[in-house]
Amino acid sequence: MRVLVIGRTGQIATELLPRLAAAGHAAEALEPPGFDMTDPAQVAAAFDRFRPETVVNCAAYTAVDKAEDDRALAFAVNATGPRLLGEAAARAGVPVLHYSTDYVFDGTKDTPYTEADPPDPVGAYGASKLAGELLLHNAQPRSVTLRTAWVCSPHGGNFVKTMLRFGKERPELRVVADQHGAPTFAADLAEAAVTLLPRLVAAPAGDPVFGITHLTGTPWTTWHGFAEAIFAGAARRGQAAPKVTAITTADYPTKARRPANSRLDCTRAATVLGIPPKDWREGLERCLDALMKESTP
Ligand SMILES: NC(=O)C1=CN([C@@H]2O[C@H](COP(=O)(O)OP(=O)(O)OC[C@H]3O[C@@H](n4cnc5c(N)ncnc54)[C@H](OP(=O)(O)O)[C@@H]3O)[C@@H](O)[C@H]2O)C=CC1
Ligand SMILES: Cc1cn([C@H]2C[C@H](O)[C@@H](COP(=O)(O)OP(=O)(O)O[C@H]3O[C@@H](C)C(=O)[C@@H](O)[C@H]3O)O2)c(=O)[nH]c1=O
Ligand SMILES: [Mg+2]
Repeated sequence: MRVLVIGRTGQIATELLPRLAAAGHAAEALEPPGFDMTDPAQVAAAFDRFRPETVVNCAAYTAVDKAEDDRALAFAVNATGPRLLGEAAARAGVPVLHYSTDYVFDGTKDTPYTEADPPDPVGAYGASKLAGELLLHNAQPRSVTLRTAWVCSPHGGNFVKTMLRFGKERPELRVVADQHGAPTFAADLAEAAVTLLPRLVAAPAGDPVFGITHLTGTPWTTWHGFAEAIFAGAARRGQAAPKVTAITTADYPTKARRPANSRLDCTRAATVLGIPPKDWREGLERCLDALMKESTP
């Protein structure tokens, strides 16, 4: 199958591309500087040139704090980009697989969010991602958006790599313990994509596979709990662990507000897509193996 992948060096794309090749698919991956998904002519030209049978959008503007000052660019990449892809995909008659975020919710609900809960983002990144969901599905109803959260991998920028770096530099770290959610390893999302794509391509409009589905790791934790797990794993691999102090969101001021409840109910992923959430602790082990092997001579 011919798969157009938007984004090439980001976390999900890096895990997806070798898995697409291993499954026998022909993938073309595009990102800046050679490709800009916010330019309608470049998106149309990519479809004309490659004639994909499906599209996976791994590209996004993911700098949550910077997005507050850079709203126009965040909306161009996260909202206009998915609209242009949806329009081109609809013209070509091919389905789209896209990713969105827990940050579309305000985090005030007491229990995990389902796909039926109304989004209400508290920051520019979340608002731009919500706009992208709506524009994409409006342009191409044969789209799947996997709403995921706290994505980590050995590549790119993420919380695991930030913690390992800070842990080497500082004897003590302060990490928020009142934001609840679940980490998701990019490798698990990539495997889900490889499983889903043939089904998307075969499914007619209106098939229940299409629409928004929540897919994160399991079990629930907090950023503080995640940090503790990262340092426990790093300690097992010989890195001295810093003290990790639990703090509140109020103790850690950031430009963007973040939801206190980022827990996404993944029942639909398991029952409708046949993809149950993966244990992030296993993903963390594999991620630490990859990262800490690199640093040992
Ligand atoms: N990271 C996370 O914690 C979470 C991510 N998500 C979602 O998952 C998806 C993938 O995230 P992740 O892999 O972490 O993303 P990354 O930030 O690792 O990668 C984003 C990619 O998008 C590319 N890109 C940016 N602007 C453009 C553009 N105009 N045209 C084409 N490509 C562009 C970047 O290229 P370049 O580097 O050259 O700019 C980069 O390759 C996104 O939709 C994100 O919103 C959802 C929940 C959590
Ligand atoms: C580095 C650090 C962060 N924190 C807090 C800040 C924040 O609330 C939380 C996580 O920090 P980050 O900077 O990784 O958070 P952030 O960039 O907001 O991560 C988000 O990225 C986007 C793209 C998403 O879609 C979300 O699902 C989520 O993964 O931990 C601490 O408390 N102490 C620290 O030392
Ligand atoms: Mg890059």
